[in-house]
Amino acid sequence: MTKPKVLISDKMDANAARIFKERGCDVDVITGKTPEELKEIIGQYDGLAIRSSTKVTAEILEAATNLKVIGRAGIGVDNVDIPSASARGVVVMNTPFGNSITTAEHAIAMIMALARQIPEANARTQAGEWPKSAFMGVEVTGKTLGLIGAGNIGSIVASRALGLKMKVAAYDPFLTPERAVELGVEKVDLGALLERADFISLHTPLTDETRNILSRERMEQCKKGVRIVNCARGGLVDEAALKDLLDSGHVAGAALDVFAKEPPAPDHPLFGTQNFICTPHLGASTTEAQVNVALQVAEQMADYLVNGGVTNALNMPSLSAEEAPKLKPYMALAENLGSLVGQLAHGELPKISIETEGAAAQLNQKPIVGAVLAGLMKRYSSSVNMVNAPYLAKERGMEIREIRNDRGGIYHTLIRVTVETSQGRRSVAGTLFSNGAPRLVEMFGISIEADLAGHMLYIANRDMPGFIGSVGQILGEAGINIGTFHLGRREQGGDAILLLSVDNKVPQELLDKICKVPNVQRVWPLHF
Ligand SMILES: NC(=O)C1=CN([C@@H]2O[C@H](COP(=O)(O)OP(=O)(O)OC[C@H]3O[C@@H](n4cnc5c(N)ncnc54)[C@H](O)[C@@H]3O)[C@@H](O)[C@H]2O)C=CC1
Ligand SMILES: O=C(O)CCC(=O)C(=O)O
Repeated sequence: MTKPKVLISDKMDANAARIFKERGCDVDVITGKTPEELKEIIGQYDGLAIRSSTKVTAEILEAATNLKVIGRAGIGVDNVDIPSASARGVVVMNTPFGNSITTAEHAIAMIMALARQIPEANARTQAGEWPKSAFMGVEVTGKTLGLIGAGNIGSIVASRALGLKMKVAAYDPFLTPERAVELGVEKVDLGALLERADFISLHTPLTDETRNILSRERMEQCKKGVRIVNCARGGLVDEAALKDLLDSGHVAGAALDVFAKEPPAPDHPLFGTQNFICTPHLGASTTEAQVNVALQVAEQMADYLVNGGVTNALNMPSLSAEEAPKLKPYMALAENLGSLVGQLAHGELPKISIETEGAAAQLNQKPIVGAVLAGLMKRYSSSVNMVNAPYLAKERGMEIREIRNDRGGIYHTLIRVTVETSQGRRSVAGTLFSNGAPRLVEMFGISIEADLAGHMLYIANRDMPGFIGSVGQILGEAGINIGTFHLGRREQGGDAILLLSVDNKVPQELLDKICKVPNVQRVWPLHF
């Protein structure tokens, strides 16, 4: 098997490359490429590991014909076009915890730097001044910190701020009252936070709801003398308004690690403003955090490329490295069943139900459902996989039902796929042997046992003597070797089916010839 190939395209701790190699991937570290240069080389890679410099646009993804996974060594994935990646079946992963402590500590450092005006005092002292009377700081003890966003980083900031004897008020629509109590913070609405906070620290992603969350109007509602810290994402604070409010003294200090446009223009209006400090997106830049995210991203990506494990994906359900080997044979069975109904059903398939029984019902259902859809959607596009199949199904307005039957039937484990077609419901079911080999066991209500592999022929007929001989003769005369032969019938003389595996693709003229055999109702070539 050829090794998966990974490109690390941003500056990343060397542990990432080491882990990729140890886990069976080939890895190239090529940083600083322009988008055009990246487009030229990206086609060779199965994985792309990035931080924030590489912009993975729809155009880059179009050229990334082999790409299976993008790993962000960090949290924010605003530099990845996730909808385009999903549409192309590329998993996007991040490392949601590796740099949270570091970033929270940066926010606390910014709070302290603002409270004591350390950067300016440092600069003037080193410039030969002794400006002792020019600086009068404030204590943080007893002051209120208003947190906008109390997720991973916000909650670490809260714990550190409480250690500094600050009071913490948090605005986060997804913060439960129980979690607020656990964190020791007061859950407030945004209006109350603005009115009460002496310091405000932002810790939300940039979304349509959070863009400009500190707008001019909201900053004007703040207490006079408020100090604002943003170590989350540029665009959360109105930078032009911040400049005016710092100039007027309404805002006593502001510290930005992130800007709406990065890097900001050298003549950014905030530069040189009194009581304004900034860092060049350094929130995650500590040795510890960079080792954490590099190790984690490489482990996650290698896990996916080598074993199929999915951790911290933003466009696909998780699948632990422990679950992945257990689910692998089920996913192969599920994909084959999806593919079988997809190949046999006519017209659109508005409804699909995926039913699991026995051992299969105890497993994580999402990958099984994803695999059925991947098999089914191959009827529309050959580049479908588990990542983009659910999106494509949604796009086509398909209704998907999942049914779990914990009680087993005659099989210890079973997956049944049923679709609604213009001719009625069509259902197929399969099981796994104890060695993990998948087996079709039922087709359209008729019991049949078959492997689904390679070129096959499906024939629906009336159960009559002589029919098998006629089919065998037609194929034999054309030099087509039959590999396996599986029969099923509803009742003697009733509806019957025949599934043949053949060594070569059966040409259309032979299919037409078989169709003319007495009692044959339908002949259909299949491929798995
Ligand atoms: N400066 C830097 O170098 C770094 C920046 N970050 C950024 O920090 C931000 C926060 O990261 P995490 O805490 O890990 O994310 P998280 O997802 O754990 O927390 C975000 C919180 O924001 C809340 N939220 C969402 N919409 C909101 C709204 N409209 N109003 C108030 N709260 C809202 C969510 O409920 C969630 O609790 C992200 O944007 C991330 O990209 C992360 C690491 C480094
Ligand atoms: O990789 C970096 O330096 C930026 C980190 C960051 O912004 C994030 O993880 O969201």
